[in-house]
Amino acid sequence: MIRTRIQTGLQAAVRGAEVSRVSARPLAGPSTMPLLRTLTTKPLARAPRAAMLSPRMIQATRTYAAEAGGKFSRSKPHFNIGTIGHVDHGKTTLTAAITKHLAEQGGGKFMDYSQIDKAPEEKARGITISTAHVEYETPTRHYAHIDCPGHADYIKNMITGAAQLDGAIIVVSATDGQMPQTREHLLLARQVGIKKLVVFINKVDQVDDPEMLELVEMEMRELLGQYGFDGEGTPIVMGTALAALEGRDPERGANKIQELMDAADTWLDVPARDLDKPFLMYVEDVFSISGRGTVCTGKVERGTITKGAEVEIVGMGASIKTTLTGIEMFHKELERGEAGDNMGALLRGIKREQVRRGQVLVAPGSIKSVKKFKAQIYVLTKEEGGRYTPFMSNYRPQLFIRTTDVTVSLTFPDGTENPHEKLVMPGDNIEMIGDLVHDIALEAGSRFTLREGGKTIGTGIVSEVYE
Ligand SMILES: Nc1nc2c(ncn2[C@@H]2O[C@H](COP(=O)(O)OP(=O)(O)OP(=O)(O)O)[C@@H](O)[C@H]2O)c(=O)[nH]1
Ligand SMILES: [Mg+2]
Repeated sequence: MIRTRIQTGLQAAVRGAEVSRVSARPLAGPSTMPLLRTLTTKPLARAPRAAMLSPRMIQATRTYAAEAGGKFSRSKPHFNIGTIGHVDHGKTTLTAAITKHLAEQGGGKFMDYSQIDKAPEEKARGITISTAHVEYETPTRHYAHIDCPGHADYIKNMITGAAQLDGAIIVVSATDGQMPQTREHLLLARQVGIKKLVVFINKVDQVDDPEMLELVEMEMRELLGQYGFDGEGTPIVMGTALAALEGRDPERGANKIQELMDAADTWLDVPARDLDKPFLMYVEDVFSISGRGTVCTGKVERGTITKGAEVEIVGMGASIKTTLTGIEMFHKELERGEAGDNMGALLRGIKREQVRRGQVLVAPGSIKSVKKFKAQIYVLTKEEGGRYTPFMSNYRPQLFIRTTDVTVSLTFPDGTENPHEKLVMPGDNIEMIGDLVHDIALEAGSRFTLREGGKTIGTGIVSEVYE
């Protein structure tokens, strides 16, 4: 039994969407299916957790595909970067200028402004996002670069994780200094877990007064600090993206692009890859095998595990430590499981009733089970398949995460003015407090989907967990 299940899972992973039909049963009930259907891109169209992972996988697939073309080598660490900042400050011009500058050094292909700006529309969880995917490399890294055409696309992109950023270049025009979207994107970057940024103060050709530039820099350092970034240490480069793109004024053009990329290479840290993170497996199914004990199956989201290791069952009222006495995959007993595997875990001294779908099996102490959290939420518009009407405090949709769903009550954080009259409109990006009817394993960075009456109404990312 366990073997069949695991195998079905594996075949599903291999054969992709086709198998979602074959799969023994929809893993989280029929209500998740429309959600999944919106994610037409191949891998694993079968469970809410797949919906959580898919965009990243899409991104990864795209990256590998580009590499398969022979251009980029796997030998360099990969980094997902993006340009963020206020409208018209020069994000797209800078993106084009970077590709031009690096292409001249053999680090990728030059993409001109129009190629980047006419970004294709993509569907991620029923939300249309336009993003340009640009690639280039420096001597030490391979970069995938995201530039969005509009403010709304940045918001969706960052919250849904359709293209997850490991770090970003915040572009600010020397003529305006920081503007509302400069601040909004900084806040968002923080909320979605970006730890470090580099700053490009653009359009210096339009400002004659050096004191003015100093002021913009000072204000940016202060602002970075306000949003929890390292205001002092963050590299700030001043230049003109347009000059670099047009191949003139190298002092303030090309040289500054070089300086910016050097800063990105050294200041922005490559995040730990999934294999290096603490072990976490979603529990999908539980079996009891006579003579052996209880086995739970599921997908390993991150980390590695070896037979004999201590593990903890977390979520839905549980926090049970036990020992992993066996790992099964492909009809075989294995010594080790790792991120990406669908495995069966044999647990010592655990009764069948003690483990349930929706819980997680983790490295002890690596994640907490909580009922209350803070999150950044994007509410879908009716055109995106979301609600037609606003909602208020105490709204109670269903929260889908990994292999489970649970009712959540949404309220506004302390300090919100008139919390009982405040409306959340479709299309809003908002910070809210969630109270779950029962606890589940959550941490900063956990992504989830909100659904109501069979349709997706929002998507979010946890920024803080309470208890
Ligand atoms: N003078 C000058 N103009 C610049 C510079 N960089 C960009 N621009 C101009 O500023 C305008 C906006 O540049 P974009 O690159 O489209 O700005 P953006 O941030 O991508 O704008 P949105 O995508 O609409 O938010 C364009 O007309 C650019 O040519 C620069 O260094 N100097
Ligand atoms: Mg642009």
